Amino acid sequence: MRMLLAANRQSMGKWVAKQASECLRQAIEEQGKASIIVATGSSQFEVLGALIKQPNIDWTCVEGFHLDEYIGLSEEHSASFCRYLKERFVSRVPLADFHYLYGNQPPTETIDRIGGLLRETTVDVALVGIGENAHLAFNDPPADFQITDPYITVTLDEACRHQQVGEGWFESIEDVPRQAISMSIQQILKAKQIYCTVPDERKANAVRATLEGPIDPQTPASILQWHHGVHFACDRAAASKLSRNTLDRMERVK
Ligand SMILES: O=P(O)(O)OC[C@H]1O[C@](O)(CO)[C@@H](O)[C@@H]1O
Repeated sequence: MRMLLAANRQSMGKWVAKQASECLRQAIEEQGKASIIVATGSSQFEVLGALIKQPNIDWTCVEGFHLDEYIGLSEEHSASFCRYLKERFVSRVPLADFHYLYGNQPPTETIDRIGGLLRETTVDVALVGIGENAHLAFNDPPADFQITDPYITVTLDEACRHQQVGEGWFESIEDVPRQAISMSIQQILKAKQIYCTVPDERKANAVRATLEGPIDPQTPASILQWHHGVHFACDRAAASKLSRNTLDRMERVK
């Protein structure tokens, strides 16, 4: 795993977007097409903002997959991940296709359909973030590292639901759905390159556990230590609880 320490959110977003676009370009050159998994949340604001401005990507050769979505939430809701992805990514670039997990459609049908497509796809790039509880997509602790289905339905833990209110996506805890569709850990790990972007002091404990702790289902993102194509980027605030030893091993992004 490559670890990066960025001066701020903007430089981190730009760095991730540049690297990810380079992977997409290379995949298109070698295979004639590329695929990308796209996450949502505040961690992806700067990444997607910079990605849609990257030059020389033939987006008509790129297929996108949705990482996770609340069950029962329609696209009209301001916290809908479908809505977020449409506004910030899919409507901004001429993709070959984007496979949404629609929250207001029957989850089993959605999982079977999009999961079926994913089984036949080699994913070039995955953009992910981590939660305050170190969740990866919506795989809250204790995460199941063994499930091989591309997508699963999960019950969100209370800490995770409260964090969504804290981040301002929902007005109250009653508004936060209890279930979600999440890409499985095994499926995320199948991506050739994984860019994990983690800004904010709220994530400092999760970052320390992820990078310095053991690989453990209680820290779902710790599984990223195992993957050679992971680029784990955080800003100074998110890195504020890391040891000197870890900080010394991180590459700097200005
Ligand atoms: O971007 P945030 O808000 O820090 O959330 C991190 C991760 O959590 C999820 O939003 C799920 O809550 C992922 O899609 C995202 O990558």
